Amino acid sequence: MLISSTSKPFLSAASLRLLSRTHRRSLTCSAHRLVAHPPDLVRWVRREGGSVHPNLTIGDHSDFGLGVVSTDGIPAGSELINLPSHLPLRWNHPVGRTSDGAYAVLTKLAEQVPEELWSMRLGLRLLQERANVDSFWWPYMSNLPETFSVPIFFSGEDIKNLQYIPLLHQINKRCRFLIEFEKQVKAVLKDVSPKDHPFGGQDVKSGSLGWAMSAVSSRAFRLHGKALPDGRHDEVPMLLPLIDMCNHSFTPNASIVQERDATSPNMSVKVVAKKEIEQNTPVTLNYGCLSNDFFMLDYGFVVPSNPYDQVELRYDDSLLDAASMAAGVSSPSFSSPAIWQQEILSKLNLLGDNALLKVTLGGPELVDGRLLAALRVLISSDMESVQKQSLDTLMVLGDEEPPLGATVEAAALRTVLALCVISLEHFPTKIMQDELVLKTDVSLATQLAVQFRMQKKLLLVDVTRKLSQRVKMLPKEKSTA
Ligand SMILES: C[S@@+](CC[C@H](N)C(=O)[O-])C[C@H]1O[C@@H](n2cnc3c(N)ncnc32)[C@H](O)[C@@H]1O
Repeated sequence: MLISSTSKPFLSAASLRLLSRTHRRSLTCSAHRLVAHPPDLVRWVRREGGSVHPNLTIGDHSDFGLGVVSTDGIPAGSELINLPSHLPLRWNHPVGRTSDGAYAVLTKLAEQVPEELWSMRLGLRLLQERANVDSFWWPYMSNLPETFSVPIFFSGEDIKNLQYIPLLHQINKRCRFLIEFEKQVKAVLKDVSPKDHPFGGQDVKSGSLGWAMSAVSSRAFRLHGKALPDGRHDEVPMLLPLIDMCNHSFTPNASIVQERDATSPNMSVKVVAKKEIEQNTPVTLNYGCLSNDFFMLDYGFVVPSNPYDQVELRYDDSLLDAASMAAGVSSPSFSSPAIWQQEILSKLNLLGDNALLKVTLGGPELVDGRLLAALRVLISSDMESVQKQSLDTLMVLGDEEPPLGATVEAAALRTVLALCVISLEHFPTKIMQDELVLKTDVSLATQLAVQFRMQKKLLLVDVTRKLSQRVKMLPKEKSTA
């Protein structure tokens, strides 16, 4: 490793497998910061022109790591934190002492990152600052966690412990990307002159790239950029010092307010109390109405009983045939739909060359609207009454009369119930076994993986319970299909 005198060395981690078996619950990864005794972040924000409410400090927030906590009561509507535009760390910020050459190299690297991994792009910028001993943001960066609990750092065993293929697929994709990107970065940097080297001459390994990508995915906020012709604004991801110490809640006591768009030199980002905050209360923000897949992949935690969590399924004729058979639904045309049924399936984008076959259970909808409409249509043999209904009506699981009558509804819901049972059976362990594992002394990664899969199963049980209630409420004599 080439370390120039003007750069801070990166983590020595050459491998992505950073979380070892010795990481126990009490040692949440956020307890360890980049340096042992980082500077006081609140003082730094104030010194650099930001403001922080006098009744706030950084403290422990139980299993969530560090958090912003009130030392005394704070009235609703109070401004808690205010960052002027030079404090956030973002891609297009004036690059300080770094030459334009380095910026051009960084841009070239960022162009090789797929759009969906935007966190790696800003991560490159973070690594650039991390390599610079004179970085304005060093007091901020030194307060960042040394490691993250996102699954790209899990052992192979713990990735398997997640027991959920869609997430495994995403993790593999990210790990493969990081390994490939390390090679691309090396190839680009090999001919770069020292003065244009964005990382002060240092090699960048996949472990450092993963650290930076995780720092951004778990802490960056997407703010409003310039106005687009359609009236919306483009999104500009930024790391917001101190604001990113606030933990997540779906019922937060604070929210972020942005004044002026990100192109304005007078932009500011504030955290404002939505309600009165009592003494010793963590200040929380809503990171978004996200499924546990996103919380796990980007943030490294799982929200218990998450109302936005879902289980993904593939819309598949043979799976539906198996489910309807298990549900005792007589002769639906899943594998051989009539032409009029095929037309509706195409409109639902469940049939055809570019069909989108991913459907979901759980979340606010309970049953994916497209799946529900398809089941209703395929179970009904009455073309006329189906064609009287709009697609939107067929897709809604409402409290009104079911659109195709109680008999079809009961058969459709029973088929979904059978899908829940089949999905539950696909998990190699039962909820009770997961609970037992969580009572033992296992690593943080194992705990997270087991919590994640257990929440998916609890979600399926919850959907089963709610759908069974709906079937029971349907008129009795018509509820057999
Ligand atoms: C934006 S940072 C918040 C500050 C962080 N706790 C720290 O110690 O630096 C987000 C990280 O905090 C933790 N976190 C935030 N909200 C959480 C929650 N509701 N449950 C569990 N962990 C949470 C996760 O580790 C997440 O990746």
